[in-house]
Amino acid sequence: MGNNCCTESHAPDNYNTYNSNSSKREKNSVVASQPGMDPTEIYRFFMVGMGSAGKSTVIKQLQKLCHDRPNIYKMYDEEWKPISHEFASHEKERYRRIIRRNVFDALSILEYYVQTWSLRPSSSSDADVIADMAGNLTASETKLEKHIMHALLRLIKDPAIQAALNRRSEMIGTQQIADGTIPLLTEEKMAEIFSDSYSPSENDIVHSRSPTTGIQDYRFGVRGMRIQIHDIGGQKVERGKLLSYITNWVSADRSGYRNFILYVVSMAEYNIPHPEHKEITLLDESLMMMQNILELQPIQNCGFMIFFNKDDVYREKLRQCSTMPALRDDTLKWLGQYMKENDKATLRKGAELSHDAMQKVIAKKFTDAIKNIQTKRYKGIYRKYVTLHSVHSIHPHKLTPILQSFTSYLLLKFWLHSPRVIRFLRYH
Ligand SMILES: Nc1nc2c(ncn2[C@@H]2O[C@H](COP(=O)(O)OP(=O)(O)OP(=O)(O)O)[C@@H](O)[C@H]2O)c(=O)[nH]1
Ligand SMILES: [Mg+2]
Repeated sequence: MGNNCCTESHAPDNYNTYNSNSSKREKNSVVASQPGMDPTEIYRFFMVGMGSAGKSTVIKQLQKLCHDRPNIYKMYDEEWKPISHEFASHEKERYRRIIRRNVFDALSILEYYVQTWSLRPSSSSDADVIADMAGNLTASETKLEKHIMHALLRLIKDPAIQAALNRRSEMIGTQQIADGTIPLLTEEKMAEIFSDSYSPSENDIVHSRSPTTGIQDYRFGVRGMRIQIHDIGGQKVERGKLLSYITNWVSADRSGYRNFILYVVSMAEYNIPHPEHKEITLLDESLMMMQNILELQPIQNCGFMIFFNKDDVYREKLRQCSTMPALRDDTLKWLGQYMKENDKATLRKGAELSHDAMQKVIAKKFTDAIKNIQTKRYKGIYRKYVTLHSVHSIHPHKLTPILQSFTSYLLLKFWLHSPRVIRFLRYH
């Protein structure tokens, strides 16, 4: 493919665009190709899914691995020359603003639920201070006045805010806290984030949330394999561009490319009602989007992989079912038809569910939908449904049948050759 066939660098969050911004990043002094890297073969992924599914997080986790294990993971520019994994100071500065904004947004949402659910008897002056600040954050991004800092730290300890936080599985629509922001909402972490000297760690950057615009091109080397990932923005406004992105991406195919559509699904959305169509959930919408992609003629020669993401949030929701009857009813309502009778009985009793069985429930929902796809495929869909949890524990021998298809062979190679690639998919 031409290196920049479908790369757009106009994106506001083009801090992610290592290709187009590679000149801004400090180049690694080592420019030679990695030993063992086959210069003709590139594993190419078109990564797509609904907004907030966790696509860019996959990229950030890979970048973190490049930082933590530079002997195994490398980052490359558009000419496949190694580039530094370190974030330049202007990028750190940008992430600092994003992370602070994430925390402010989360506090505003929590305060909204405190009011909506009448969790606080009277209005809090700390909340008022924060509300004033939220609209004026730009001015205070670098330095926060002491009284605001104290108000922030008092607010996060406020029992009403904590009560709202504990009920986050009931939050819906635009009033939801980004999953990655939750670990930042502690007094200690917030004191760090809003201190003058705060410089985001790689971990903080992985957790930060900034929706992707357009299509971003990343290149990695993992144990000598070349991996190119195009990360596509999944917000509603972005999805209109999908067809043209996919068509361009496919038409840029050339000899030596191994092409995959990597479809990322957030399992956490299994019970979140669609904001416009209350009769379906966001997971249903994701499933429909996947079906639409699978019907597209241009991708019928690409391998198709599905990553079920946000397993930790899914697990936590299922755990909460034992104490939250409404969540229990929701789970039965949205997943009941895919659950075994004994699991439904377990859920109704409020007893603990087998997480493994519940992962299969989501996988079944998607398998059933795939069975209805009419368009003829020339490459397999990767049917060994992968949850970020279980992939790690798949025994190589269990994958033997997967060798039957070319796509699966590539997957097997991808995973067995570089098992740590799988580890990055776990969220921590
Ligand atoms: N708890 C948890 N949070 C996750 C996981 N994966 C991603 N997140 C968080 O979910 C939020 C959204 O993740 P992104 O990677 O920005 O989502 P995206 O799919 O790139 O979204 P768009 O760019 O809007 O298409 C961020 O706050 C992430 O930190 C996960 O497995 N578990
Ligand atoms: Mg993104």
